[in-house]
Amino acid sequence: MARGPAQATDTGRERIPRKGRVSGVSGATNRPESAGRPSLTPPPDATAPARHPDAPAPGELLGAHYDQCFGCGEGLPHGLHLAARADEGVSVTAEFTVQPAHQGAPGLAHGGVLATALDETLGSLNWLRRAIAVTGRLESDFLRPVPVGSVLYLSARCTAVAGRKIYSSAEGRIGGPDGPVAVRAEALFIEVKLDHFTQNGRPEEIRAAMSDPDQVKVARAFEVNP
Ligand SMILES: CCCCCCCCCCCCCCCC(=O)SCCNC(=O)CCNC(=O)[C@H](O)C(C)(C)COP(=O)(O)OP(=O)(O)OC[C@H]1O[C@@H](n2cnc3c(N)ncnc32)[C@H](O)[C@@H]1OP(=O)(O)O
Repeated sequence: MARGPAQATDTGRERIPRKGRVSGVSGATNRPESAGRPSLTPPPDATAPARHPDAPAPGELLGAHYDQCFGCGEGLPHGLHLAARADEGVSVTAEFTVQPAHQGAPGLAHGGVLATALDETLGSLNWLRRAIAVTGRLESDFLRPVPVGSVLYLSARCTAVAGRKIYSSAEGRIGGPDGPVAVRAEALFIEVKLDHFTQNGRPEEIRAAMSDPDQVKVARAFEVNP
């Protein structure tokens, strides 16, 4: 049977051929899915990250980028409510209190939730550079169990930039900001244009986000890459 480039699957979804995926839509990468995973080590031509002149001052709260964000949004009862604070250079700190809704094993935080906390903290670094970026790769290590009720003290720093690729790392400590490291991660974020969201996101939420009366959030979405 002849097969076209895109085939219907039994779920009714379109299956994109593995090789040579082509798309005019931002967010659907042209890299074949079979491509090797690029290194999390910056290439030799990478440069040091530069803080944007209008970035929040060290110590200032960054605020949520979207109130329905599971990581930082204030509108989700079971979200992480992670509040990141600017630090020196291109680095941030954040705190996250593990709630009963975040359990994996009884009394312990779910590893995926901890990875989300790392991802969100790493993502907030991009605001200090005024770049819109999404997580391309996140590699996490879980070193100690994190009990419900504990505060995870997170810190993250951007280490290098190479074109659209942003390299960063983060760690989360328990028992205090100088306590033992419980989780850590290395990440590669990829800079994207606003159309990554407007063309791929569900229209209802995109419309709602665009008409958000909180001008700061809207400005944050648009006043990037000036
Ligand atoms: C109204 C609306 C307002 C919205 C206001 C938004 C505000 C700001 C919200 C931020 C929100 C944050 C929230 C927390 C962080 C998330 O959770 S983000 C959500 C999770 N991440 C995703 O959904 C990303 C899904 N992936 C994709 O969309 C696409 O694969 C990507 C990442 C955009 C890349 O696709 P692409 O643009 O076609 O890029 P591509 O040319 O393939 O690659 C560019 C370079 O990056 C490298 N690369 C790409 N992907 C990878 C990878 N996975 N691993 C390693 N290297 C990679 C390539 O090797 C290439 O390197 P070079 O050849 O240049 O050396």
